[in-house]
Amino acid sequence: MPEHKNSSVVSAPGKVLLAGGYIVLDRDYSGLVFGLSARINVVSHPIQPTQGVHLTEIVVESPQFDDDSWVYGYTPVEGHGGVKVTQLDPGTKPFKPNHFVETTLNYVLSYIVSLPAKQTLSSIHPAKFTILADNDYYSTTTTTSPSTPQRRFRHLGQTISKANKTGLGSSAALVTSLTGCLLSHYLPRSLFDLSTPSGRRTLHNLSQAAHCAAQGKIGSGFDVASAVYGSCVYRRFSPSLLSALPPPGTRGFGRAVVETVNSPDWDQEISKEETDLAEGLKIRMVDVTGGTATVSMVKLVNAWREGNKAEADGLFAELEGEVKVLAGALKVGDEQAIKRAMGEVRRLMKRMGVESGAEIEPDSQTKMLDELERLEGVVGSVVPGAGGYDAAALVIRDDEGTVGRVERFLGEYSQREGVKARLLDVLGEVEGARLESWDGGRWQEL
Ligand SMILES: Nc1ncnc2c1ncn2[C@@H]1O[C@H](COP(=O)(O)OP(=O)(O)O)[C@@H](O)[C@H]1O
Ligand SMILES: C[C@@](O)(CCOP(=O)(O)OP(=O)(O)O)CC(=O)O
Repeated sequence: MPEHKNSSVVSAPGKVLLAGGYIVLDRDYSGLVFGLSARINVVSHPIQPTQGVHLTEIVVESPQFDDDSWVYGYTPVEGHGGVKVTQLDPGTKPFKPNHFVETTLNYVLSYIVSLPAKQTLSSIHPAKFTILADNDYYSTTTTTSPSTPQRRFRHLGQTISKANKTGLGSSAALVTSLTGCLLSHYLPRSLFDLSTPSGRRTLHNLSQAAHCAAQGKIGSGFDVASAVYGSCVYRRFSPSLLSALPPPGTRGFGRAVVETVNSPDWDQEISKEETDLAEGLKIRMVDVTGGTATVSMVKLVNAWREGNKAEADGLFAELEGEVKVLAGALKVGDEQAIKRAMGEVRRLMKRMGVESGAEIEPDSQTKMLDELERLEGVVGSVVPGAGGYDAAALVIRDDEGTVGRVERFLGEYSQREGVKARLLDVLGEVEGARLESWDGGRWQEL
């Protein structure tokens, strides 16, 4: 991958919602989210005519996967419609869409060409965007011998749809880093600068709009918020902000994207001052495979809440209280307070699950977390996000002894219980999306 003067590299972190699952869907309550050291990086390169590529093409590639590149043509849409991309058949490989990439291109290119600052279609030139995801986003089935050095961005040997995700929020990190890279690549610094509050606000609002459209639903947006801002106590934006957008490719779409993204009505609250992780502690993730996947847990919780308003609101309020307490305790490193708050989060999430019928902290997870919490150096544990069977988040002391004890326990537990539970390398992290520099070939390994 040759270095190019006009290249930009933007990265965004994965996420872990330590406390506040379900309640964070309601603007009355907030959740505590940390970024993760596993990042998705997007590198841009202008395409040189000598490469023989057609002049209105944008190529997005994800070289860690098979069938990993998507080629788009782009055309202007009349009536302030912005730009519509169309995937072109590469001819040589199976034709596979990537809905998240395509939707992001439609939103971001339309935003760029519809800005009032006289940007026109001519500001969009052919370019290639390379996606590089840190290894912890996916579990691998192939084993490498200990003597083989692990590549920074491992090749997965399969298509994206077949890859086993570890639940770190790949789509939010992808949409955010691709949005940041497209904006940095095509706009002058005077119109987009990721290092400024207004640049981050544009990145946040535009990424939320594109991610919701690609997902086909408006979630709480905590994953995109942490991809942009890193760790924070998050109160969601009002979903009505995104309800009036026409679909890409129609008249008025480009103008509506600019009006929506630049609107002063965005009301999310991102409180970064409340969150940090004290020296001596680490947030670590456990990936559990072999359990059953649970669907529609949000529907079950909503139905329970509707039928049991007073009880549910009491539980939601208690949980939000613990969100604040936990944030404060992690910041100052008060182990006793962290232990107590995480214990309360577990108790309340378990109760929400039992009452609603959603398997938020299933009994198998209760067993694993109880045993983990008995290990020396494990301060607390929770089922992160929506909960379920597939993950756990730990706050542990930052020493090799503790990591060794947790790894040995997970190995023994996996054999005993017939599951595959392993400690991921990823660490909780405070920083959000950032512009990376070309530092000595870091991006040239693939
Ligand atoms: N490394 C990547 N390269 C290209 N597309 C990706 C990558 N990671 C994620 N995506 C996109 O995000 C989708 C996964 O989204 P989703 O199922 O919501 O997972 P998650 O829970 O990890 O966000 C993929 O189907 C693909 O469209
Ligand atoms: C239920 C939720 O509040 C939290 C879900 O958190 P997860 O971290 O479990 O999310 P996914 O990785 O997207 O499945 C839904 C929301 O806030 O959107």
